[in-house]
Amino acid sequence: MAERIDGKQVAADVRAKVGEAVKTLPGQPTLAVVLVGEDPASQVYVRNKVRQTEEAGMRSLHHHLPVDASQDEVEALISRLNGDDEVDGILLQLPLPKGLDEQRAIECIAPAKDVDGLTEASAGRLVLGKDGLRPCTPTGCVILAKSVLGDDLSGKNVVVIGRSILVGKPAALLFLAENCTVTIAHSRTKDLAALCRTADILVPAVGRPEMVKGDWVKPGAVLIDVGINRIDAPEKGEGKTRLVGDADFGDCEKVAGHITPVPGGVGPMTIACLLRNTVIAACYRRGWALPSGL
Ligand SMILES: Nc1nc2c(c(=O)[nH]1)N[C@@H](CN(C=O)c1ccc(C(=O)N[C@@H](CCC(=O)O)C(=O)O)cc1)CN2
Repeated sequence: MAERIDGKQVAADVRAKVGEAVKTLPGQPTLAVVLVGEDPASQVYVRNKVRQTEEAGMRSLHHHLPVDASQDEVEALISRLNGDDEVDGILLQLPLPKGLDEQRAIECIAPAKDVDGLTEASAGRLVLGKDGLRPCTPTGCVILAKSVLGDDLSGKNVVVIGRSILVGKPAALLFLAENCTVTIAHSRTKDLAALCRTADILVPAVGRPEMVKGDWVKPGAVLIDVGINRIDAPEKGEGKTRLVGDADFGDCEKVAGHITPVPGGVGPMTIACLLRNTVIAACYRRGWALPSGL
């Protein structure tokens, strides 16, 4: 049976290191979180981001725009935060309400404050192998893999399933930067199961509940499941739901060496890595030395 990778614990360790790092800084980093609309899941994530930022000793500003906010209003708020010298990081919570252009809004974020690592400038720096702010969930995937394999991932075969801008593509580039041999699989990939069986580290990130089965997994592989899918759970009672990943946990844990659960795997790493990016952004921007051990 696979050993479970405790994402909650690894995330708590990252947050503790961030908290220690903050204490050594000459000033207090500030994260501005922008929420547009009333999406219930986004509201929970934003509340957690604000709370965990403050728990790590940083300042957080929460801006909430109504669901009918225009593109101009969203961009004007971001421009104001770009110009606010107190603000080190800007986080635009996704998804935006229908009708708003996410990529255009993200592009308004000053690259120096792009703690989500989603602007073209941040993506370009990642492709070029230059230092910079990296997307949070993919960074969390690498940290989780290292938590069980050690810091040296070189030579590992990694298969990332999914090519999204938020996770799939940056995850592939981050594992490549660790000298892994990376393949990105997607909806047109032929014989996906056979390809997945070549992976020492398998990273499904497609949003398809329990798609990856046990016989897709190489015995002993590390399975980092990015999917967070809510499905009906009639066994818990009428109208009840539960969260599952992109991997069929019960089936895959019989084959993998290590596996992340859902919930409690990759999810908590997203916010921990955001806090880490906020410290990094503050240090770059204000010319502070980057604390060691981050
Ligand atoms: N601007 C961004 N928007 C979104 C991102 C992001 O990285 N940047 N990622 C997701 C949402 N997200 C953070 O924003 C996020 C998702 C999930 C979790 C998490 O801890 N999940 C728990 C389960 C929670 C539950 O019960 O529903 C887990 O997996 O254990 C944290 C953050 C999309 N938007």
